Amino acid sequence: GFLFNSALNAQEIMLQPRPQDMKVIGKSLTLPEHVQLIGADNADTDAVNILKDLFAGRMAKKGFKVIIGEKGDKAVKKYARLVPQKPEAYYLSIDDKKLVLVGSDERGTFYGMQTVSQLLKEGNLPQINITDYPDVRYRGVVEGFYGKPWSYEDRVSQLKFYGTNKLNTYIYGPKNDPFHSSPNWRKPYPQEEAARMAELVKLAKSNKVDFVWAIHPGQDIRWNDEDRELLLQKFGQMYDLGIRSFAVFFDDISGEGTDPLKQAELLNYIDNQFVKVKKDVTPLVMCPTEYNKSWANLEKGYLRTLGEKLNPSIQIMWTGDRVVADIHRDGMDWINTQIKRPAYIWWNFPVTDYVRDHLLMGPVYGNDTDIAQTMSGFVANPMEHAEASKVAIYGVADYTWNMEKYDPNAAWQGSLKAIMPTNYEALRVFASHNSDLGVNGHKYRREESVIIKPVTERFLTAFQSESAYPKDDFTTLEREFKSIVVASDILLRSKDNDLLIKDINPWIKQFGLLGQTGAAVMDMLRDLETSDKESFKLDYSLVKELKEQMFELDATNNINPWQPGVKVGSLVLVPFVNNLYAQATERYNKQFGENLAVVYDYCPHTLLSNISQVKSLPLQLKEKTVSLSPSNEVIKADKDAFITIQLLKATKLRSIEFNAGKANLLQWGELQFTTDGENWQALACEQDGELLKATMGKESVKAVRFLNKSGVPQEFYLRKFTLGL
Ligand SMILES: CNC(=O)C[C@@H]1[C@H](O)[C@H](O)[C@@H](CO)N1CCCc1ccc(F)cc1
Repeated sequence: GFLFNSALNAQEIMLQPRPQDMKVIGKSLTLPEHVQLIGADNADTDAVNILKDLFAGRMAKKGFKVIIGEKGDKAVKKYARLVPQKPEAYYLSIDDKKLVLVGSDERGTFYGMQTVSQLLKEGNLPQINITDYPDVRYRGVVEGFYGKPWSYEDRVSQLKFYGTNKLNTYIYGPKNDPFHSSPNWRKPYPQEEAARMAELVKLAKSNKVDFVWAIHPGQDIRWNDEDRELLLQKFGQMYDLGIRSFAVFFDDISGEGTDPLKQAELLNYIDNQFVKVKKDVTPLVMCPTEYNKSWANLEKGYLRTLGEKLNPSIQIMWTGDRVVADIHRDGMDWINTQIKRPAYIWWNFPVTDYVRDHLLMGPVYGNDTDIAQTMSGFVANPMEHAEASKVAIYGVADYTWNMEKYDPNAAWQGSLKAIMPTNYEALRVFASHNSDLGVNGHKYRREESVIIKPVTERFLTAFQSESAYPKDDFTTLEREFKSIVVASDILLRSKDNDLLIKDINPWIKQFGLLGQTGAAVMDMLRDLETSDKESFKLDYSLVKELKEQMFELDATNNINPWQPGVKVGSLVLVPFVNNLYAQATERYNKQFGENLAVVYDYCPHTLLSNISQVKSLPLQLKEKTVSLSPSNEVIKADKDAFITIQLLKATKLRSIEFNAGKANLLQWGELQFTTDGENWQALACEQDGELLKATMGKESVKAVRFLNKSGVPQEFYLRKFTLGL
């Protein structure tokens, strides 16, 4: 696990990405008064612009020499042999006489200037020699998720972020853009959108980012000349907007479009008739239909066909062993053999279009660090929350530039500072507890609340076993909850990054409520210690109220048909607070002979019953069901005894199930429902064994009850009482 919260101060944070080779060669220099630029008129313009900003007001005819240029430029001839013979490499040397920066190409010089910007701290420059280059050729982001595409201003901020962090690739492929996917991939963008795209392409260029425009034709493409020409026309239109990098995605499609031979023919045609003809277009990228190992059908030979037929320069994307998976050496060896080229990784992290109620702001970890040579590219598929995705994107930038030296925690800390320079500590508290996905179909999980997790487990075990819990654990927990409240308040008012705070506002509010809830539960424990009944009841009510507020916030924000709502701290803190709340209430009831309802998860629905053994049982609210937690004691039900589940509001139900452990149940009892809370009607049921299943009507149901209508006492077990919402 990582020391997420270990406080690293500014000095310890090394350069990020970490250079391949760096040697400090003397004491730091204060920024020289006068700087003499040499080679600036031939050097890369974007790099020179950064240089002029950094040394603004210090330009002079004579002074500290700044020698800048690319290999082959006269001004840097003397140093050219020191630059690695690799794309995007640079040599940087700073001593008390001069600063020398030589790029193996324009990007190298530009990246060298990004490093100079990082080295310049409080007006000081270190005396240093750096030789540097990226491990992975294509590095960056694929905006390839389902859901609301990023906004124009999101993308502007992203492209600048990529320039600063030496990422050189942005693939535009939002699944829900109708002009990217079927059926309008054949149509040009409307004028306004086209103009926006052209501006982004310009901004990408000045940040040394390839803006790769992807097309997703597979769902309805016909393998004929017309569609082929329409696709080339669309690429031509995008070329006229300034696009010089292209991709064709065949993922998540069915039908004719999945034919690998047809796909390969089309891609080779595009490659030969468009990419190779235009001369200034980068190698074509494609995403296969079988884009992960778990979907590979070797008999059909889909991947082998692509590997054999596709022009060697065409890049083939790959998500790993599964749709959502970390990337390992053996998996790379396997796919590269299949496709006869190094795979171009599409990493499905931190994308959350299958866990939309969660934010993934923890460190980037889990990918092997000895596989740089096995891949041609590595791009991350992000969340629809662009700014929040920068945490992971920053990690990917470090990982792909210098893989062997990648440090997940250092990158994570660096990302928080980059995103919120002033309030990064508050962001760190928030991010450390918002990193896991929760239960999900891809079974992909992340660590969360790493530092406090062992404390919560140790504390709860101690509390349950009636032994005195360690005092310092109590303090640690209390402080953590308080720091969560403080962090939430600071973030809500922070001016560091308006886009971020606006976008994740509901999660920040929910986080603050969680902190308050946890603090109030700790107060309940203190009230038990001091036998302060009155305070306990107050704190108990406060927790109940806060849980209702959290439920309400979850129920009214981020509504969507897939995973609605706003979840925070779902792996460790929420379960801990719920369990401790229930345990403390039980302890209180025993200690004072009271019977406060023992509540685990807050549930807005109500249990009503005139059976004393039943009335204080908790209702469990899960994703789509409300159920009475089973009790295995024998229930004694007098005549007219009832158990009712009353919903917050009348709802159409998917199912109603009731099991009382008795096969002859319907001889004395009846399942009924009401739409208005007053008039009850019997439910038609079918019984298999002891389980009663009601056949559902069309009405919206306000409540369902089980009633002993035999007129005499009955005994039964409460095995199951569940409503499907
Ligand atoms: C490389 N391409 C992809 O990863 C395609 C898609 C989108 O990019 C999405 O963002 C990502 C993760 O949710 N993939 C999910 C795939 C879902 C899916 C799951 C089961 C299916 F049967 C079909 C699709």
